[in-house]
Amino acid sequence: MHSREDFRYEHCEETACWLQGRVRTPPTIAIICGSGLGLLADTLSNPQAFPYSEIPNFPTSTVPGHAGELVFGMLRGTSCVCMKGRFHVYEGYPLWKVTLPIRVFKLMGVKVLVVTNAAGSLCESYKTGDLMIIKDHINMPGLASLSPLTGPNDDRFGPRFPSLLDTYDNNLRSTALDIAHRLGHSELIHEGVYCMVGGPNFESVAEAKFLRILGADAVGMSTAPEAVVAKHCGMRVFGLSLITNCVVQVYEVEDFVDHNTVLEVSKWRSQILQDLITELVATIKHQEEDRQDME
Ligand SMILES: O=P(O)(O)O[C@H]1O[C@H](CO)[C@@H](O)[C@H]1O
Ligand SMILES: Nc1nc2[nH]cnc2c(=O)[nH]1
Repeated sequence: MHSREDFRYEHCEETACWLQGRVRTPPTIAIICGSGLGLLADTLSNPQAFPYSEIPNFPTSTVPGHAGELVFGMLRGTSCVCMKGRFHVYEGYPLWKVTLPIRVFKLMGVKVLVVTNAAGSLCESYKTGDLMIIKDHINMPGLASLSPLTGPNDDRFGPRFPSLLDTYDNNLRSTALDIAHRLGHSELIHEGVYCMVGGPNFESVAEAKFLRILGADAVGMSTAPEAVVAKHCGMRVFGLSLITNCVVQVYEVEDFVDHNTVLEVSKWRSQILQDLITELVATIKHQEEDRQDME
């Protein structure tokens, strides 16, 4: 089990202060770009990019398709930060480090986390290239006590025993669904359950069948820890999976997936994902303004 001995609130504070001293406009929305989905960050106007290797306490990206840059900028009039590349447990990072950026964003004033990922479909009706709005998750490592919240709790972030009900904000999900229909993507949009596994291997046939029986619609190696940490510290979360492959659930099939296929499909569908997120960000801006007026 990973220890959180090295983790302290002060590390996040130090990183947030370092960034705050350099960033022109503090972000209100953070976007995590999944495998091959970094092009989203290139749509920010007036960008300021920081390689992860320059940011104090940040891990570095080791996976192809994860550039390893934090990009700040404006998207439809909203100040955003994009993680062009995320961290995964299979890279060897402890979960508190995988999720450290989320807490840094919280300290910088971020209210909403948008997580994207590439995932394999377990659901018969999903096709390669479809999109799945995440309505809930199964955090396999979390169920086995590998949670980013394992270890001493710091109440400045959130409670010891957080509820995960409505982690994937109901309002954001229905807004995104409306946007997808409006943009003409009714055929490829779904809502479903994302299952996080540790990876880095893809699923065996028996594992795939098992995950399907558990109620998972798509499977990947990320996202759940990020969503848990965001919910713990009071952020609203929106999650979107790009279905890059259909997970094989029968024997004697040659149709295996590899990371290059995942990246190719991500590139192919990147524009649709960008359009949806951009429209969503514009709507969130109005929602957050209304919330502030009510406070
Ligand atoms: O979840 P993201 O980072 O999009 O990446 C997905 O794609 C990789 C496998 O091809 C794994 O890292 C899996 O989690
Ligand atoms: N675990 C897992 N992660 C993925 N990421 C993209 N496709 C897949 C998949 O089929 N399985």
